[in-house]
Amino acid sequence: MDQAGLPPPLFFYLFIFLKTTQFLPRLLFSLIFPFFFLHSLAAAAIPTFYSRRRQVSSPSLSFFSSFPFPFSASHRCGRRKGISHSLSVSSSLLSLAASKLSLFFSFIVIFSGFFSLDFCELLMGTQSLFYGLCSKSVIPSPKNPRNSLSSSPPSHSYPSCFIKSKYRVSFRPQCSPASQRLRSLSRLECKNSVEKVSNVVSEKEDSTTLIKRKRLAVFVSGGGSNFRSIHQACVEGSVNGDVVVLVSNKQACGGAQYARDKNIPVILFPKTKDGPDALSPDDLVNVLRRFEVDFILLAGYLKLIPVELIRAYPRSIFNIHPSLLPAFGGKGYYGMKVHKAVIASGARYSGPTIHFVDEHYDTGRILAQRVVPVLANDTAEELAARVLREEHKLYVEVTSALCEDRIVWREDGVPLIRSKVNPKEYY
Ligand SMILES: Nc1nc2c(c(=O)[nH]1)N[C@@H](CN(C=O)c1ccc(C(=O)N[C@@H](CCC(=O)O)C(=O)O)cc1)CN2
Ligand SMILES: NCC(=O)N[C@@H]1O[C@H](COP(=O)([O-])[O-])[C@@H](O)[C@H]1O
Repeated sequence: MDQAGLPPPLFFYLFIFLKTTQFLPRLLFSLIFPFFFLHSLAAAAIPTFYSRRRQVSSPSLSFFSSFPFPFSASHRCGRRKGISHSLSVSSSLLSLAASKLSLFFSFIVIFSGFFSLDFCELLMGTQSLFYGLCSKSVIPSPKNPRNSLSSSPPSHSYPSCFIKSKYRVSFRPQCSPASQRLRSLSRLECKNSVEKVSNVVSEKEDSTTLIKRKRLAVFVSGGGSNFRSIHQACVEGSVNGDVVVLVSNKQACGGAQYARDKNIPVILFPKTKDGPDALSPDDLVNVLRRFEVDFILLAGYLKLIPVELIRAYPRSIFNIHPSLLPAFGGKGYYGMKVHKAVIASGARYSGPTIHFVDEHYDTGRILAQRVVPVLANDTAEELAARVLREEHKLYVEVTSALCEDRIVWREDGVPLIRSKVNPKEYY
């Protein structure tokens, strides 16, 4: 005990420790602590009183300044006035701060004792209040680990942007604006708060339903069996798209007739002398824009696509050709002409090619191919039928990938399809 007959502040802080660690029964603590509370009140008030009246240290001030400030002992020497005076002034200021602090703690403890609040909860509450006033972000509460900052959105739920493979691949998404927006939104959300990201993450986990359903225009000139296969796949749901308009250069062809039966609008293109009401290239672009077409699929269309349309729909026009391009393609190679040329060449294999359309016949980037055998005694019609069966399957598979944003570009400009079954695989 010091001359003021009071326990040193260490005892006081030990009490605080015991209280906050809950080793002391709340009731006992509430009985003993008012004593400390009054003492701290006195310790805080007396120095102010004395310092105004006599500029001397009061008993409680010496109590606070006797510990833990050893250098305040110098005030007893009385010989080195100058140094000891400044030291005792600084130690009395410090002890004054200590007494205010103990007053604050004792108030907190009393308050928590009477309102049976946990001291830690009180501090936590103060902390949350403090944080809440200072920032918008959600404070992860230990009681609700779901919001813990460690959770991060799963990367696999998005079209992978860069594919690690022996090729260096970059991703230039055919993503619909919606899924791109979603991706950028999620990056934005990560900066603001965990909770919002978790909401977006749950939406992204089901991202296939969130990918915008694509709107398709199909171009035909003949029977339209590839068009029918694609339309049926859209109706059955295996393709995330709809055929919203059919374009043909032959008003009465099989494909145009099927479209009318399915209430799909039919547009004539290009203008010809016996088809004056057909559209011009610019009119065709405007009409397809009005239908909000995303992709154009040529399926047995026998006219050259104008450059106006190619520029209006970059990397969005596809064609199916009945040979393994670049073999047996270009001007003059269409329909049975192709299969006759293949058989005449002695080629052992043939098959359909799906490629991007550029300004010339059959020179665009190859996207997909399937191989079928050419049998020794095949007729052109037998080979055509074998190839056509593969065409129907391949065009539906490629259109499905297209409508699910699964077309990516290798850095050397070769387009690839990301597997639906294993997103880490490309073909
Ligand atoms: N800009 C493009 N337009 C078209 C392409 C293309 O790759 N780029 N592909 C064709 C489809 N096709 C092969 O897949 C093709 C069709 C027609 C011809 C052709 O020689 N046509 C004749 C005329 C035929 C007729 O009018 O009956 C010709 O132009 O002399 C070659 C290849 C669709 N358009
Ligand atoms: N060069 C273009 C060309 O020859 N296209 C071919 O026309 C046929 C149309 O059949 P479909 O009308 O029954 O789909 C398909 O075999 C297609 O590959």
